[in-house]
Amino acid sequence: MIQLNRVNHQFAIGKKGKERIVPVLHDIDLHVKQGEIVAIVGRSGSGKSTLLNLMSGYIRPTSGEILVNGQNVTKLSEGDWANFRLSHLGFMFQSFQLIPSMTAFENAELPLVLQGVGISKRKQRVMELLEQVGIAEYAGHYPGELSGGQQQRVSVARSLMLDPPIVLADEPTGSLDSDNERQLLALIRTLNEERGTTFVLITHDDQVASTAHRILKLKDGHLLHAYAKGGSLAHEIQ
Ligand SMILES: Nc1ncnc2c1ncn2[C@@H]1O[C@H](COP(=O)(O)OP(=O)(O)OP(=O)(O)O)[C@@H](O)[C@H]1O
Repeated sequence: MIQLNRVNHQFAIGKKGKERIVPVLHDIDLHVKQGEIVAIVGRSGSGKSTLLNLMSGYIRPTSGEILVNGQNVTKLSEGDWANFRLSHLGFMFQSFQLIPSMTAFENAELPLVLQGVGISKRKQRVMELLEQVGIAEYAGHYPGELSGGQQQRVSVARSLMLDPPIVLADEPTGSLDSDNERQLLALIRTLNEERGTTFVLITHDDQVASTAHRILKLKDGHLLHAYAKGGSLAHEIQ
């Protein structure tokens, strides 16, 4: 479903002509199968977000290729990538990326508007998902009137709106209290079991990692090893 073949990535930082090259990911080979929940763990700065950004097409690898659903996305133009993303990928980000001038309902509704879905279907689907993430009563609130955890749930609802076959998540429970974290992890498991949704989750949280079928560890930009659910995460992460 997602395949990375010998992917390398480096950033060039500093002024033009005086750039410093910072290698971040080294020869990453990875195959995420359809219906898998994969957690990516590793220290701060090890390259987790960069790896997720590559899978999402927000950045392109310096070398290597990335296939999503059989499509070599490294070769897509910006516009084609945007369309591909809309129909294949859902995102849960650390920052919620909500539009401040739109209500929770309108923010969550956006992907449906972009897809040209009619108003009555939109209303039904948005309320269904806002219910599922436990935030329906705040539908009319603006992001500035919501707590961090509530904003995160709106962003989760938005990411699931088009029922994407793959969800990429960067610290999806980062702003949630333990009750809401449990609720979101249960939703992830349900979507995975009932719809076969594939998840790639970046996390520092043992609870989130234990939801995964497979845990991958990044160390200094190298994918060290994968270990199956049940492996002692606390022991493995130094
Ligand atoms: N746009 C960028 N330009 C230059 N360097 C970057 C850029 N984005 C990330 N880096 C560098 O790449 C390295 C990996 O960053 P990345 O955000 O992928 O790490 P991470 O494992 O997700 O960290 P964290 O757990 O703190 O979010 C870091 O050294 C970071 O400074």
